[in-house]
Amino acid sequence: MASLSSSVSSRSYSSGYSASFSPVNGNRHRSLSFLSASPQGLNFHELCVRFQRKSGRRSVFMQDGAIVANSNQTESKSSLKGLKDEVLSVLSHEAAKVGAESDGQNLSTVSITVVGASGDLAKKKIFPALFALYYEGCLPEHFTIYGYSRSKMTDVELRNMVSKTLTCRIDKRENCGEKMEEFLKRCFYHSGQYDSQEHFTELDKKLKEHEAGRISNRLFYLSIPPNIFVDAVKCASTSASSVNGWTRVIVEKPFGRDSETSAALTKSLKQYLKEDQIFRIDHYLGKELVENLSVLRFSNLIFEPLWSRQYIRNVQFIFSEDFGTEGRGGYFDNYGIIRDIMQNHLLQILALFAMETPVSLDAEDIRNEKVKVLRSMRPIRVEDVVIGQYKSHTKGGVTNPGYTDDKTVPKGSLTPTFAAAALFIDNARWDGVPFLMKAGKALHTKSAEIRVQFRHVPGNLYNRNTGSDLDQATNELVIRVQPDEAIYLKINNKVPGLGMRLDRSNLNLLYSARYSKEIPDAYERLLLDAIEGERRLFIRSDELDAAWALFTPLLKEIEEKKRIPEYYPYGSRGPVGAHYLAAKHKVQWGDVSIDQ
Ligand SMILES: NC(=O)C1=CN([C@@H]2O[C@H](COP(=O)(O)OP(=O)(O)OC[C@H]3O[C@@H](n4cnc5c(N)ncnc54)[C@H](OP(=O)(O)O)[C@@H]3O)[C@@H](O)[C@H]2O)C=CC1
Ligand SMILES: O=C1O[C@H](COP(=O)(O)O)[C@@H](O)[C@H](O)[C@H]1O
Repeated sequence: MASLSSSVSSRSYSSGYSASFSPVNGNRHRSLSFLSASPQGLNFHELCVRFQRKSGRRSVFMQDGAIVANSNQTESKSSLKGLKDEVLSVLSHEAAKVGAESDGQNLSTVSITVVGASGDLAKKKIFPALFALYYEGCLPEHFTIYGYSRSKMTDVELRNMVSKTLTCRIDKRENCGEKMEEFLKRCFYHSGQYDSQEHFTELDKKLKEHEAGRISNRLFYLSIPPNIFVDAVKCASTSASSVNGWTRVIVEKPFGRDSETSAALTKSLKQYLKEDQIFRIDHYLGKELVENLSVLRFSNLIFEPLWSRQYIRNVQFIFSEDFGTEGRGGYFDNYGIIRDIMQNHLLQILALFAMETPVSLDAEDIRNEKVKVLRSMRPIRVEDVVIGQYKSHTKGGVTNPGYTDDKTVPKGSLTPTFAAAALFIDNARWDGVPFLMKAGKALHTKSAEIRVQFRHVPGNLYNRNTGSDLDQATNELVIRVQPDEAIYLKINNKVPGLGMRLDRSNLNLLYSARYSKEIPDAYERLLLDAIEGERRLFIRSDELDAAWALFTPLLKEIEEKKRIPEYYPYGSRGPVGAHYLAAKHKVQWGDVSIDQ
């Protein structure tokens, strides 16, 4: 092994850069790094992503401006050499392709139209994500961004509006102001109705001017209320589609209210678009720790063997927000927390968590496995669900309004702002394991996490030393999606000293301590994927059907029977019923234990 540290090899690629390859981590040689790469205009990030996708190895990544490969086969010199050769060969091939494509790129362009540009989501998430991609050099050389909505605005007014929400990365502020100026110059606005062919034809004309005869690729982001999705898709596809490149449409949730309306929406969209043009977004799939779930499971030997009913007692998916529906009450009242969070975000995470190993990292292979999980789920029993609604609460002289105090919410509304549910997957791996979900607004904290509680140690020699509550002494793996992203494992440990006392401590991977890079927002990843045609993190129509098939009967029953929610004070931990539900399934919520 030691000799490898001196064996630095170098290779010139046909597309014109050279890369050095050497071990960088001292004697353990766990990492190999391309140290002196000179990219000559090639985008290293893109090369890396291509390598990961092609080889299925997520162990090759960017670090400190270099491409780094973490080898998990460090035992022998030959395996390191094998890894080196693989990386060099694939990168060489990909670099040549990128070179060829970048020649072609001069002939092609991407036009991104944000439909509903005057709205909350566009301002808060979409434009900032597009800027971050621009800053990172991830957008193609030729691109144009158009805002489209009914509000009257000039290009300059759109730029002023957008500029207020653009931010620089904490770790990358260099030239940020200049980059913002450059970015804003690429943003334009067109005012139009969502159901007007004429107005979309005008947009098409403007897009063509910017495209200047290049091959045009067009991405429409529908950031509008769902009742106008189909009108907008119809007009965009018939009057503003690309004639010589691709046309893709990102659709925001909600995708219907139940199985019937969702199927009707899919049918209507498919009148104008093929399935592979539809990118149904669930922004939780773009969150860093959700992406990491598969890495954690499938690239660590220590987890996958434990990932079943044999060792896992229960799994919890917990979402909480410390604010109410203020400002979005009109939308929310028509949906409620089950549709807003559980049927999509939490269920998607559950599917990723519970799926079998996919054949590859290809989008269809992953989505095939997710859909199998969803179709194996047991119908949810209404008695396995608790619903709640927040009421006004005064603390320290500050009064927070109740849900129905919002003027946009109908008086006497029974819409749940909180729900907890016990779900089961009737397959060989998960038979009998409760998957608990809990989601609520106006709670005491804002967080999203996955908690995996393992079984008790059989015949535990240390039972006497761990206290009477066995649940408190079992291992728990926590994946904190937000805030303060972290993965930690609660283990039992001997308290140092002459006695024999155990406590529970955390093996803790806190992202902010381990990685200096700012974590990209979910919308950045998803927008980049849509531009690149990568569908892995978007919802396929059969996944959507299966998700609705699971929740529709429950929602119908709750709504038809006008079930009264359990009221909880704004800023509290939610209804006590959630604890009874968990107890019924012999579970304690992990987020309420003393050593969370
Ligand atoms: N905001 C958020 O945090 C999230 C939003 N979403 C989804 O994203 C989409 C956009 O959300 P958001 O930006 O909050 O929505 P908004 O309510 O802000 O609507 C976006 C734009 O659509 C136009 N619009 C609004 N209501 C109507 C109407 N009744 N008829 C025609 N046009 C209308 C308005 O533009 P103009 O009047 O200028 O035409 C508005 O600026 C929705 O589908 C939402 O469910 C999903 C997750 C989170
Ligand atoms: O989709 C939605 O998500 C947000 C929460 O997203 P986050 O990324 O801030 O955690 C939620 O507030 C909203 O009600 C819902 O529609």
